[in-house]
Amino acid sequence: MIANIIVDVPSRQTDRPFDYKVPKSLQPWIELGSRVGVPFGPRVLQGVVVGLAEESEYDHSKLKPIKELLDPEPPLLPDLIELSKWLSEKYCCSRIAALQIMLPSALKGKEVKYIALSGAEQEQAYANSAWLQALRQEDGAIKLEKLMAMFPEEHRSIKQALQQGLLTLSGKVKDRTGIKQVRMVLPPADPEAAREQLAALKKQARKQYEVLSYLLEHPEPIALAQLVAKLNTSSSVVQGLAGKELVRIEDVEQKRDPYRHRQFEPSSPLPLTELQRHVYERIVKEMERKSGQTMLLHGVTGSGKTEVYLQSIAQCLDSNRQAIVLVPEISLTPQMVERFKSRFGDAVAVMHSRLSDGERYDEWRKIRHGQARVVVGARSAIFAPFSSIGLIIIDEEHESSYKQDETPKYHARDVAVRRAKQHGAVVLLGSATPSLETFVAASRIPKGAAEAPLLSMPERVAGQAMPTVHIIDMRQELTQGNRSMFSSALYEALKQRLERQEQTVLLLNRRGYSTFVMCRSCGYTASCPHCDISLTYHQKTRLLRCHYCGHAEQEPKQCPQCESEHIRFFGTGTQKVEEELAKLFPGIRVIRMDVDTTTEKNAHEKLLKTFSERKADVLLGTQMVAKGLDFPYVTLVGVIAADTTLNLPDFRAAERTFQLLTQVAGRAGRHHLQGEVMIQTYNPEHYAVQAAAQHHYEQFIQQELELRMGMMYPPYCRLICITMSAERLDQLAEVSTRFVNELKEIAQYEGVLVPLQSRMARAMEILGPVASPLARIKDRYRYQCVIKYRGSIDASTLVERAMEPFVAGKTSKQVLFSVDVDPQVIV
Ligand SMILES: Nc1ncnc2c1ncn2[C@@H]1O[C@H](COP(=O)(O)OP(=O)(O)OP(=O)(O)O)[C@@H](O)[C@H]1O
Ligand SMILES: [Zn+2]
Ligand SMILES: [Zn+2]
Repeated sequence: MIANIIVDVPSRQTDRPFDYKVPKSLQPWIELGSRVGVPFGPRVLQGVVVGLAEESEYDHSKLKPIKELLDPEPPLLPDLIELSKWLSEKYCCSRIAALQIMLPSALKGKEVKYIALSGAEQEQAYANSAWLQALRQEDGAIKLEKLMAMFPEEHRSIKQALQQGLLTLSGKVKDRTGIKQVRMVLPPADPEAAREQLAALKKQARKQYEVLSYLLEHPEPIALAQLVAKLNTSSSVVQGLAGKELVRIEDVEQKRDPYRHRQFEPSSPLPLTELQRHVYERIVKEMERKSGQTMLLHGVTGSGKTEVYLQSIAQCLDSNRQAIVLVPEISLTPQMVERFKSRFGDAVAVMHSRLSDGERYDEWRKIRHGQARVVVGARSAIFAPFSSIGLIIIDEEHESSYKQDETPKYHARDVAVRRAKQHGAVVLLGSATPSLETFVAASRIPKGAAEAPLLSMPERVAGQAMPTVHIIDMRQELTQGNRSMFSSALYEALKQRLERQEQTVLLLNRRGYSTFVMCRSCGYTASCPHCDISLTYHQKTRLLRCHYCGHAEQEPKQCPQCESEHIRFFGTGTQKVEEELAKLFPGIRVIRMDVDTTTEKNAHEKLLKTFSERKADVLLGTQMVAKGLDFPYVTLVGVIAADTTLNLPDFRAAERTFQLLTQVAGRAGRHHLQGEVMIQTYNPEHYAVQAAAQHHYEQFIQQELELRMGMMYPPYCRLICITMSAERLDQLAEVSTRFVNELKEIAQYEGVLVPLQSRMARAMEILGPVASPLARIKDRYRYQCVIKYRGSIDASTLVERAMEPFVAGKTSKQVLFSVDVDPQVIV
């Protein structure tokens, strides 16, 4: 038997399957998706089996055998193996990179596996097996590798016993994932008795007194290390108390189910509203057809999309299929997780980046072994090893975080569509503000269907009104002499909320790396004459640049539109806003939520909990506060400056702004209290701001589509961005020019190098090379080439072909290529 194996070498020349012999003893174990160790040159490397065959085209005698099996059960299923091929072709990445993202990181390290007896009765069936005797002698557990070496003839029966559950497999990954013990301090069992000792301690042992009084005040178990740090004391002090039997110290196993300590109130399905029912029925019908269809659920904020998800999932599970739910990382809040856990209990696995490798590995195993049938997770959960998927839900489908910005630069939505086709599953994309691409695609009626796969819920569940939105013209504030970042209207509104003890969400809209130039008097922003996107200010050179076409101009000293000198670079921090709030409203309780305050584990959770308990008046933050939150006492939402995203040098800037404003506005007045929203802006007439204020998605989309058509941007074409980087600028300039010429030649030869404005079905334009907006990173200069194309062109393959001489040739070590297919932002 021959196995085709992708070996873990990060090089393009070796990016293909290699043939290896499968030794007889390993034959029962090797399947598609098995992870193995194979000799490669002088080393033994990890590899993944992507094919099995009887024969090899190569000389049999020269083939090397597989050296070892790394997991007795293949961690990857055949559909994922196939998907990895598609992924590497579509996103121009190596096959091994595509396979690696599908594996939990715990498996990337080398794992030692133990086989153990499970204690099941049926061992009788194997009573005469030598391996059973051996296991009994060795206290019931033997290293897998050792057991296999001991009984080379009995692999089939060992495997069978494993599948029948008579044997279990315990994986112990070195370092990170071993069981964690934590030393805990338990508060006094008899607080009354302890209290009596306090007075005595106060005189004799001041430090013990402090610890004991703290524990009496906070009678919850606490980690010893944490207690010591908190009270600035030492562990011997605590041990002293334990010696007097006033407290107890115990080693407690740290549980790795991150939610095991939480109780989830079971919830039952709500009776659906008429809109919800209609949508639900169409989803169920589509699931029954096993069509692999993608559907869009366009529902305004608070329209009850989540309840539709929950009931559709229940239906999916009833028909014995599994479901994947993707939510953006930052909205994977406890609130969100709770809704799924409450409905489906232990059938839910949760995957997000704040889990440790060990925790994630445990969740992954629950999925792989069928204990979990629903996974709720961030982007990479799309690769959950389920065998029969019925439904894939992507909530807030417009979120750019579904695109991974490292290689492989995949978009979870496109992977979902592909995976759904493999399984005949339904993809349900949900959003109050669908991306243009999705909306346009979902508006088309598929061949043979009667309706477009567009489902809409235009009203809130209980018919609550959408919040009233006021647009505040910050230019007028300036002329009236208000230089504060709060307009008088927002100030008054905030004051009112404080008096009424209602809550406010404040959004400081800050995204992206770059600054832009704006006139504070008239709102003018510098934009490119050729591209209709704003120019990026480069501090070093003091130039304004367009990173799509390379246009550059001098930094302005006065506004070209109104000649004011109040023209400057924009940017305010959350910290500054917080200080200003404290000045304006002494005593105001503010929770600041941004990257600085949420790095610690569970910080996000704690901050939101405090806010939900109404222990704060204002939740101030970046994009994090815009999504998914559902707090009944929030009646005011303020946006400090809508313009920050509006002026990013990105053709999606208007779309992003519209989405963000709509989402954050949706946080106000979701329950019995009416909500109000204040958007401060220097561009009050901008169509994105106007449409968001009127909750008018269609109006926005019509205008935006016209603009995209005019400039030829998605959804009227697709993009690929190729970034080249090198330490030497002259070399970079030379190689990138040769590459672009090569690419043009190939496109010309294929007959697709045609202007997009033409009427041809297939067209492709190649722009650049120009300096990237981030022109130098880590001492490497960066150039880029952007491809725009439409029609049935396999552009990824053309790019691969053009790159080939450069990634294998003599400059391949100096000039590095990075390809981003369907980029979300171009950096
Ligand atoms: N059929 C129903 N009957 C009663 N209440 C419902 C029903 N469906 C949903 N709700 C409630 O309505 C509220 C809003 O629903 P949900 O959070 O699902 O909306 P959403 O569309 O996901 O909103 P967003 O996009 O703003 O996050 C929730 O408190 C939810 O429990
Ligand atoms: Zn001006
Ligand atoms: Zn330009």
